[in-house]
Amino acid sequence: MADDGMLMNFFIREDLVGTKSVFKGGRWKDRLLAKKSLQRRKDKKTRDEPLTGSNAVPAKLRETVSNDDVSRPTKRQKLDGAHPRSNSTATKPKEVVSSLFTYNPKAKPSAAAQTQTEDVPALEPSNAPLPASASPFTSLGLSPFLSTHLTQNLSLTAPTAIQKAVITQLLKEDSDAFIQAETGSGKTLAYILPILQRILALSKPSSETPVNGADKAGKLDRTSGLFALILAPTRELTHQISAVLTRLLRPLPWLVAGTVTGGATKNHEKSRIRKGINILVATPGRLADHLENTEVLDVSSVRWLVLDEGDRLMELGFEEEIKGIVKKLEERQDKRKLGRLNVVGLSERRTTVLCSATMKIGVQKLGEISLKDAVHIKVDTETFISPTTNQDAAEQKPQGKETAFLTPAQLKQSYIVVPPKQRLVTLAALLMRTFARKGSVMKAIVFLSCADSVDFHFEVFARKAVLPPKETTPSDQNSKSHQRTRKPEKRDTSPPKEESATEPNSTKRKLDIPTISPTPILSSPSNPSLMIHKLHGSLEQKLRTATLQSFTRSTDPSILLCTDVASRGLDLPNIDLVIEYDPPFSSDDHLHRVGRTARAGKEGRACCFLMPGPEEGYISILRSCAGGELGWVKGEDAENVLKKGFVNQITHNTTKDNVDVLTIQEGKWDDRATDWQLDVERWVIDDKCAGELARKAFTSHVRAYATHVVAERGIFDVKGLHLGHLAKAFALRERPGHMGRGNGNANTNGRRHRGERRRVSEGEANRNDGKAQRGNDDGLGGGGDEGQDAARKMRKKMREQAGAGASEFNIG
Ligand SMILES: Nc1ncnc2c1ncn2[C@@H]1O[C@H](COP(=O)(O)OP(=O)(O)OP(=O)(O)O)[C@@H](O)[C@H]1O
Repeated sequence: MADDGMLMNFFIREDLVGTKSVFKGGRWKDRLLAKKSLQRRKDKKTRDEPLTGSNAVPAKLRETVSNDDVSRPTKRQKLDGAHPRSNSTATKPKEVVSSLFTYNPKAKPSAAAQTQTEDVPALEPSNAPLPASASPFTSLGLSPFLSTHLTQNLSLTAPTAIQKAVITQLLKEDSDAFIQAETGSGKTLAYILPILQRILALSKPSSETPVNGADKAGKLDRTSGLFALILAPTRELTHQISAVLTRLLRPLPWLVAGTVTGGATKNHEKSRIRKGINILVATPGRLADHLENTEVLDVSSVRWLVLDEGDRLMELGFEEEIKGIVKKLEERQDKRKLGRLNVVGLSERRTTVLCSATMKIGVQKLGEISLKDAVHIKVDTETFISPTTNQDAAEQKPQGKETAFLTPAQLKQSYIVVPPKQRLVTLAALLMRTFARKGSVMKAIVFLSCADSVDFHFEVFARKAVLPPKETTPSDQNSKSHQRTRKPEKRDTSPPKEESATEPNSTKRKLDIPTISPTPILSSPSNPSLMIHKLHGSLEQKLRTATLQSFTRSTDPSILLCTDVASRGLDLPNIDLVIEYDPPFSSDDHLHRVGRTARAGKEGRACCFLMPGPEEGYISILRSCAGGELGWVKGEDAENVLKKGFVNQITHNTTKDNVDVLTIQEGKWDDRATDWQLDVERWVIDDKCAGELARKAFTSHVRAYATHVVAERGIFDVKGLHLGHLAKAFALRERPGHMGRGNGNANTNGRRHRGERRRVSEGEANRNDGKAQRGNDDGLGGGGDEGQDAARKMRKKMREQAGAGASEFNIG
């Protein structure tokens, strides 16, 4: 770690003045400086004996420090608890606080050169619906009933390119499918619609036809059997898929969809299964559990199995569960073949659909486990040609070249190179600037590396700042109200009641939930009701659900601070901006994070924070994820962001009569940024809980930093972190002691830590370590020679697909 020679938190205890002192530890320069300082104070004590004391020394200490080392830029002295510009006669120990604006590493000129300010228009959307006239839903083979429902009730005018391709294929043949498409392109409807249409085509045998109304004659009901299973990696995603199903099934009340997920009450799930479910959405761990222990769960009529977010399912170590599920489906379906089916039109073969953004080894393995005769369906976005001319793009594509999964073409991405000390103020400035005007931005997501960091930043932004006035007067200096930071408000920590769909989205209700708060510190007079939410995997499931619901339904401008638990698959409406405050752990994570905006043809912006040095190497990865030269990736000037963010410092206070008062203070932007930072630092010092939160966040963040994928560890090298500077981003004046940086062991420690983070975040039990069992055909579907042969061919094809980039594979 580089050392910039800064004297951080260095102070000399009053009781040492006049005694013989031995200085140990640190650098020789610092020891010498401390010795000299002590000597001068001894001399002064002798000279001004009557004046000496705690009141006299602090006023001179700043001079002493700055005169001692003339080459060092002037630092602002922190007189513990008081504003640095005040002449307060504090009696507490004195310390020199590292300035936000000195000794900062600079961004490379190459990164600065890429900073462009002109607002170049973004490209044509790559995930938008196709023109309605050219491709109505009916042209895909969907029934007039479903097409009308989509257009009239769900306001969907036409399918997206991937929907067109998938629906046509799945309605045409019973073959398995591997769907690969960019974020926000409508994959959920792409696989649900054909399944639904097929289920609607089924009927009861005439002898079983109910006589309760001619319109229902022959139609299935919830007791007719479970026909489709959809597996998703997270509980949030299962609930989201279930919500899509509920909307689709509204005019079809005789069909029922349900969910089983970790964290929910098993008995409750069992009783719903007993009543009958036709389409079940599940997390793999909980489904495997039910298959083992819930006798009423009959999967003999399951004819569609969907594995959504396949890459994530494998990353989370669900391989064993999925193998077990596939095996049980095979066994129970085979047994049932011998018996009598109570449904007419049910195919003998099960169709499996695998959705994944990437074609990684894990996905290949998942394909080997689950797919038999698969068609690879994807839409070419390589050349960023709008869907109307996608045909041209396909024709222009060089033969044999694999298309990478890219960010949506219309997404405007930026990066900002910020020195570690300025990270927190720059984030605050960016959010203040973003939400300065009401209506300009509705919702933003900020991604952080770990749950502890989310908790800390949530408290930072949820508190009310008590900043010192611009010009301190003697009365101000004596006024405690300017020197004491208010403690974070106590929130009710009791678990929230589940919100019903019809419940009004009142602010009062939001405040009952400890993960939601107003953020006065980021609000502005023109946008006073800004709300902040937090989400991570260590929260109770009820809280996660309630938070997400509140953020989704909020009509107030809102910010969501979260870990990667919210990066995959979640479809949160009106997200205008995604901020990757902590860079993603892999480029795949980046694609998914920024994919929360710019969905279904809508506009969106994303901004990635990087630190000067090796991290600037990530700019080229951002560019390649955006499609190289054609992508919209710009650099933002960090100083500009600070200037704009701190152009008007807002103070938010509550009077005795409980009236909120916003005051605009004028002054220099760098002073305001410094005041803002010092205010947070004072809070962290004064409030024990806040201090603990900050230290935990810092330590967890550094550990998480060591878990970037191997390929990117040269860019995100934990050994190169300047921990002293980084501490300031957590409002700490020095790095917490006794923390391993994990060098040498960092990667393994870090890996384990990340694994833990993931397990907790998904809350699923019985996860295996994901050991590969290549060449073992167990659970590959079918068993026997035929099954093994199909699996072998599947493997071969998928490897070819990953390597050479054929656009389609079929195994006969
Ligand atoms: N044909 C359509 N026309 C307009 N909007 C659509 C259409 N199909 C889906 N959408 C909307 O697009 C959004 C994204 O859909 P969905 O969540 O299925 O995308 P996805 O491809 O699964 O994204 P991700 O890869 O991030 O999981 C949803 O809000 C959905 O309602």
